Parts: sequence; structure tokens; C-alpha cells
Amino acid sequence: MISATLDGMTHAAAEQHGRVAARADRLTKTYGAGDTVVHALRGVSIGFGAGEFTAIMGPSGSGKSTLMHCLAGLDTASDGSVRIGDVELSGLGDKEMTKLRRDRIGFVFQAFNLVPTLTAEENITLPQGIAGRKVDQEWFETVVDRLGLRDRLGHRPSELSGGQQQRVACARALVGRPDIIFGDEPTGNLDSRSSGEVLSILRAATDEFKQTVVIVTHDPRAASYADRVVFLADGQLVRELVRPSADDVFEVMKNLDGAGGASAGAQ
Ligand SMILES: Nc1ncnc2c1ncn2[C@@H]1O[C@H](COP(=O)(O)OP(=O)(O)OP(=O)(O)O)[C@@H](O)[C@H]1O
Repeated sequence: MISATLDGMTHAAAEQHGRVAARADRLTKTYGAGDTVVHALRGVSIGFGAGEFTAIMGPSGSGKSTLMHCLAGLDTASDGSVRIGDVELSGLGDKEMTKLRRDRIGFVFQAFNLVPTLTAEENITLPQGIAGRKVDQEWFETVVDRLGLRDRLGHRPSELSGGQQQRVACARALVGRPDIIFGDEPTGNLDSRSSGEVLSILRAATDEFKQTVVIVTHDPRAASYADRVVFLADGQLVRELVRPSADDVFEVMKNLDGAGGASAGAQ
């Protein structure tokens, strides 16, 4: 385990890659107002180095999903800023934001979000079709083989196991070659074998395909695949571990659980 600054990417990643794929500065997110106000994020500053795999952890309600959604342009900040590469998100209109998400960001969600009437292959290539882009066939073949989906391409989601559906969702995220892949509990619905497969693929996305991966997870074993694990509590970054074991992660989580989630009420 190596320690690192809370504010930036790991020193190793910075040296290796030297580029920041995404960055939040003094990011604040407040929901509601008055008696029902919730401070979901309270001034979070963090950078994600290009080619780095980061896991975001923390107790329920600590702000993990909110942070990921703001980083991915799926939610807007109340204050502070978010950049994807060198693009500041708050300066973008709806169309530009849609284009940026489409061109540079991939998503893998717990609920898979596959279209039930389409085959695995059609699901994988759907975003490219919507964007009016030609699928890079060679890259498609590489991704399909790497994910072990070759003999499942003609199946619909209902004909696939949960792990296979999640691999299809990963293929869909990889095939457009986004700079950065966000996963919101990407292994939340999977057994340990399928989880391992999906995490290995996300690991390969950074190691082999030089993409940046950021996941939210509750699972210390899943987090141990990451280069870096950052911990949120009460809307703030409180700890960071570099290349930790699952046991290291578990110890930190044990201490944070019970620390509470985002605080409700005026402050
Ligand atoms: N749309 C919303 N309106 C009001 N409050 C919200 C909204 N979305 C999230 N919150 C609140 O913001 C806080 C942070 O929520 P968030 O979903 O980011 O936490 P989390 O760490 O991802 O939790 P979990 O691990 O349970 O998924 C919580 O108190 C939540 O109730």
C-alpha cells in the first residue's frame, strides 16, 4: 500500500501518464432547501489520472453516486467545477454535453441498461449507430474476444446470464473507445465469479486499452482491483489508499461505517 495526496491522482500514475482524464474542484452538491436541505457533496477536489483505475467507496448516503453523476455530466454541480480532459462541463450547453458524453465517456451500470429486444451485438454497437459513427470492426472483434462474447452475439439479454449481460454492457462501453469509463456499482448484481470477470475487464481497459476507469462500489474485493481507492464520508473525501488489498479497504470501511452519510438540515 502506498500513500498519496487526497487532492490529486497517485504520484505513480502522474509520472506514468502525466495527463488528467477528469477533475473535480471544490465540487458542492446541495439538494432541496431550508429544513430539507441535503449537503450531498461539500467541496470535493479530486483528479483522475489518464489510464488510472479508481474506486470510490464510503458509507451509504456519503455522496458516491452524486460525485460520479456530476463527474459524468449526468447531474450538475451546485458549486465548484468539473472537467473532462480540458473541457469544463458547466460551460457546455445540452447538445455539447450530449456529444461529450457520447464521444468521450462510457457507462456501466448495475442494472445493465441493455435493450431487451436487441441482440448482444446490436446492444454493443447501438451507441455508435446513434452517434452516426461506423463501428471499428477490428476493435469490435478485439473487445468481443477479450470479453468472451463471441458465441453470445446473437442472443438477447433475456437469453444471457447476469454476468454475460454485464460483459455486454462493458463491451458497449469499450467499443466506442471512450477516454473514461464510469461504473456505478458495476458488479452489484453479480456473483463473485462474474464480478471477477467484469473487474478484470475494467482492469484491462486501463492496462491494455489505456482508458481511465472510475467505479463506485461497496465491495472491498472489487475495490482491490483499483490503482487507488478514495473514501467519502458525509460528502467529503476523507481517506485514500493506493493499491490496497481487500483487507486494507475493509479496515477503512469498518471505521467509516457508522460515521454517517450526508447530513440533512441546515448548517
Ligand atoms: N435527487 C435527490 N434529491 C434529494 N436528495 C438526494 C438526491 N439524490 C441524492 N440525494 C441525497 O444525497 C445524499 C448522497 O446520495 P448518494 O446517492 O450520492 O449517496 P451514495 O454514497 O451513493 O449512497 P448509496 O451507497 O446508498 O448508494 C443522500 O443523503 C441522498 O439521500
